[in-house]
Amino acid sequence: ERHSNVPLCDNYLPVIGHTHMIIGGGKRLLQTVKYACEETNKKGGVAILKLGLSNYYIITDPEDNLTVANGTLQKHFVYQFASNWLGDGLITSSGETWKRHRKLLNPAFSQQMLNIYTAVFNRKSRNLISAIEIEMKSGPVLIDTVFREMALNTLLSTAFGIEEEDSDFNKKYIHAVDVILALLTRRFQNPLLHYPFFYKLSALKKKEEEVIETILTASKKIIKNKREALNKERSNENGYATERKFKTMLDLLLKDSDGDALTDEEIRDEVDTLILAGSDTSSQLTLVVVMVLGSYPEIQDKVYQEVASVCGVSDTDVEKHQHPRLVYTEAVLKETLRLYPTVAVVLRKPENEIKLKNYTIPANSNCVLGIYGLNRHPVWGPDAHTFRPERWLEPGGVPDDPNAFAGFSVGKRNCIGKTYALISTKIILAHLVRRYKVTADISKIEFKMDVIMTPSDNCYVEFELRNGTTT
Ligand code: HEM
Repeated sequence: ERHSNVPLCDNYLPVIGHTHMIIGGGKRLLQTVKYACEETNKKGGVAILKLGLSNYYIITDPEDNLTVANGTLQKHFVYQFASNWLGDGLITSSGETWKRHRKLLNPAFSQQMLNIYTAVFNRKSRNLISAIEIEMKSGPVLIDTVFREMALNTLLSTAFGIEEEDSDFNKKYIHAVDVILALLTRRFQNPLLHYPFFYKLSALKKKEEEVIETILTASKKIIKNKREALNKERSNENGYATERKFKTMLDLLLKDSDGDALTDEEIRDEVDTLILAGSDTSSQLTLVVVMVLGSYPEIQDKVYQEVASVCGVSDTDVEKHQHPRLVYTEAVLKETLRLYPTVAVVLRKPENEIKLKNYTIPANSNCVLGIYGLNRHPVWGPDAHTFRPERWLEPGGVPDDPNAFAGFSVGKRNCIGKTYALISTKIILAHLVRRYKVTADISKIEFKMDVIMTPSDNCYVEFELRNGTTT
């Protein structure tokens, strides 16, 4: 039902609305998201996309977007499609559960912890270089696999203290996550499958059960090992638990669970959530930014010049006092995330009506925080669609409203791992550009949306040693 005068996106058909536009694969869905966001920008920042019998309110106006983000912490029902996998983890949960878990995990992202993780980021970046060194012997490198394994290893180390790198496990896990993200997206694209009754009868459900089994077995193993290690540590200390300096995210969760606050199931939900939220998103950003550097040699050169002057040209660690000075590199990362947002939309379901600048959104509506459109909203100026990292460093180069950039979402439920992601990616880039010149062509790459926005084509990059010799 339309309760307001919010404009409809064009290309609306009688009865089915825009449903025809979301049917198909992940490429089709992303095209529709882009279309809906661009339409919304044209129509002033709020518009309706009609899917099945439901109105989806797309919000790309920065101020209204923040109002919705903070006015409704309740996630949309589509997040429940992932409940067999992520349960009540931080991404999918709402209400008191979300509040409690967020509070519990916050200390894992403090400045002190990020400083500790810096050593891991450096170590894993060196491992990445070794992996590339092997791959580049046979020509351009398919970076998707190496970057994803690296991000998973980094997350496993910082979040769970797991140091051994088990490539078979990684590949299996990464594949399972790909399959399930695609399944969730296909379910969203078929309004009939939104109903559990029809979904249970579908082939998607069967496939979902198979892959979830793989994922849950892995996360249970991670928790079991960590518990055993903690118990061992305690018995070594004659039963007195001492505060260790290096606490992983899992330590924080397990510590709380000893006070009976978190059940085993809740811990497992967070483990799976952190792996998804922390490694897949970070690896996509690294992948796209390396494709960008390979496509714009002058930008790559500026990144190299900055890294060389701040960190030196030799293969030393990027120190905690150095990465904050990589301001141009950070501008390149933000500009990449602005134009290629890993998370292109976020969905919410407000329990109460929400008053925007010009409209009122009814209670229980479907709200879409249109990150893709917001990041290209007219407040970004006439060159909103142009890749220009310099804008981040120029006075008045970016909109005054900090919420006009939503690469990590906005408001109270924004990304908890935002600074983690920026620091780790800056450190990877510093190691990469000191060693290699990269060549790629991002204009040839098409993207898709299987929950997260990722290249749908293989991403090949040519790596050439900076001293002129190719190994
Ligand atoms: C480039 C990398 C990243 C991007 C683009 C990104 C983006 C986002 C976005 C857009 C959201 C909001 C999702 C929603 O409301 O549905 C989010 C939430 C979240 N992110 Fe990230 N993220 C990144 C890296 C990370 C990392 C490294 C971690 C952890 C190690 C992390 C953990 C989380 C968690 C737990 C949430 C849920 C927060 C909540 O609802 O309270 N993210 N992220």
